[in-house]
Amino acid sequence: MIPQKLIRNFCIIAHIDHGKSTLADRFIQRARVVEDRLFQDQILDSMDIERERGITIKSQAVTVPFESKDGQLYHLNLVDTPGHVDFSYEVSRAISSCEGALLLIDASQGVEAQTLANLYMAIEHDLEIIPVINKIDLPSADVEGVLEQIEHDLGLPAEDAVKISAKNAIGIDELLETVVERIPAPTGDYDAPLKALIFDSHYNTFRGGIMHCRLFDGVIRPGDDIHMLATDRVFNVEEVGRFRIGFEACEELQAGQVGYIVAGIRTITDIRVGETVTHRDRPCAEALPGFREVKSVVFSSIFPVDANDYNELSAAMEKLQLNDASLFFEKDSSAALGFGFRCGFLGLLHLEVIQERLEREFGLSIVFTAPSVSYRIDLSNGESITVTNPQDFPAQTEIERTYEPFIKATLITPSEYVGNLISLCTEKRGNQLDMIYLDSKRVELVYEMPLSEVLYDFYDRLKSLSRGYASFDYEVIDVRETDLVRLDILLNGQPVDALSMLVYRPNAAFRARAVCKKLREEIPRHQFKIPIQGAVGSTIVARETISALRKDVTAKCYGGDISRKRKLLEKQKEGKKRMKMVGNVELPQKAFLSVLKSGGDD
Ligand SMILES: Nc1nc2c(ncn2[C@@H]2O[C@H](COP(=O)(O)OP(=O)(O)OP(=O)(O)O)[C@@H](O)[C@H]2O)c(=O)[nH]1
Repeated sequence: MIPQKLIRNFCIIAHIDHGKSTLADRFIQRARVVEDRLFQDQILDSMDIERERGITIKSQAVTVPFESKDGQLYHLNLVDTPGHVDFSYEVSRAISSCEGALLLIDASQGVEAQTLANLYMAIEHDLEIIPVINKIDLPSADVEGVLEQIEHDLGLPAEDAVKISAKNAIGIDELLETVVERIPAPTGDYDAPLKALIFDSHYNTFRGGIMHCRLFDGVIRPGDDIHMLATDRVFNVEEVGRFRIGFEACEELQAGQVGYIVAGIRTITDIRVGETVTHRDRPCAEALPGFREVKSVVFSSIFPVDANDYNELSAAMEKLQLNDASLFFEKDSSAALGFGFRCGFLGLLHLEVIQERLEREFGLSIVFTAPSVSYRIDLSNGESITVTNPQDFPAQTEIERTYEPFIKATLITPSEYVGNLISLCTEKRGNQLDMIYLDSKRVELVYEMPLSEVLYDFYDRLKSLSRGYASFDYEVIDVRETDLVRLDILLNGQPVDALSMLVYRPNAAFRARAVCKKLREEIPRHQFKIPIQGAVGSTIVARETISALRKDVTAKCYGGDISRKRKLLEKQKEGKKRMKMVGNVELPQKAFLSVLKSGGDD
């Protein structure tokens, strides 16, 4: 039994790229829980995409032992959290399982938009916050400046800040001592009825759904019958354990600890993140507060390129959902693309991540339709409906008013890029609420603007217009009246429902031109001429044409080398696997993606 005074539960929060995963690596190395020769960077980022993109998508928990100066052996449960705004929901869940947080700030970048957003979240949950200045080894590090920002922008005492270099392992021991000293030990009651919070889950092919829990009260052991309060289901516990690198079974989990529970849960939907677990025979009096419901902000449909893959796609979606409670989906069908799923995402990065995971982890070839936000539409018959799919958009004659979601966007930028960013926000129909000089070099801009405008290319352009220095965070605030139309795309005179999108009327022709141009670039030439048209109702607002071509890949192979010819034909067939036949036109998967990214700026 580990006394609670020797346990510390904390998370690492920060703006994207400020070094959370690197710091978690140092903690793990310092604790020697992994042999040096087996160690690899970003050890907690287990998904390939996380490693390649260098971003954390899912929070990961791990326990590291630490022997403090006082001679005691502490058990530090640390959770590495994602930094990108799309995944702030993961951060809020991680925070609920901890007593403290390390707020990491890059010494050369200073306080950024998500530093503030994450700080507010930690304060809301009453966490003890330790400000940590990272990357002090960089020549461009401005430790004094960041100390000032900690006082001035964050309202935290600068003398509390710990200065480290996660990369070069400077200040790591001092930081761990600070964690032990400053972060309160958990104070659960061992003898009280079991009360555990599910803060995450994952799926294992052999063991089923596995819950990641924080125990607030009581003790749980294999063999116990547990009751899930929200879903009202009972399961028998097969195994409990702690997070090491991987999983380590143990005899029991006690109040104050973080660990996993395996209970033969086969149906994915039986595990609900935010749910309270208690004992069947001795239940706790009330459920833990849980989490706010995740709200999808971006919607898009997914279709398999090959209609025969529908069942595989369906199974893959269910598995992904268990690892990613924020993914929403339901069945959908399209005249052009057949059966698929309508999905809700937290943002565009989330959408891209799901797409990549379906392709890599499940080997599926899929297409996504243009993303959309959720619109409210008042109909002339007095009804009010919510539309997230362009196909459900009513006829103009039935529409009384349309509304779209607005966000409050906070941008922090070095002052020399303010002009660029103001033009960008204005172009995106933004309305400036505030402009604050944080110090002589940095400006905070606050805008309200339609969510649909930040969906396409806002983030990329923000980064390129500020040479990567500006940061951005947003929250959805309300819905406002707008003027919405459905833009249809016609290939060879046939509307392709999967390419339709809902757009702000004054931008319709502009968007249509951008999309038609992109499609012309992406669709290969066929043996016939293909007109590409953009239409609003019966009015054609844009047009491009792909001229005819007879494509014979074997033409180059004069002479009689049949095996070479066959190889080329095979190659052509491979390429076709990533094509979707729409009517008599072959649409490459890339074409759907390019539509998705054509914000209309070029
Ligand atoms: N020079 C220097 N570079 C560092 C230090 N810590 C992290 N980095 C680098 O900063 C980059 C981002 O580090 P990560 O640990 O991936 O950042 P993160 O905050 O986990 O990023 P997300 O998970 O995507 O939010 C990597 O290239 C690291 O090598 C440091 O102390 N000094």
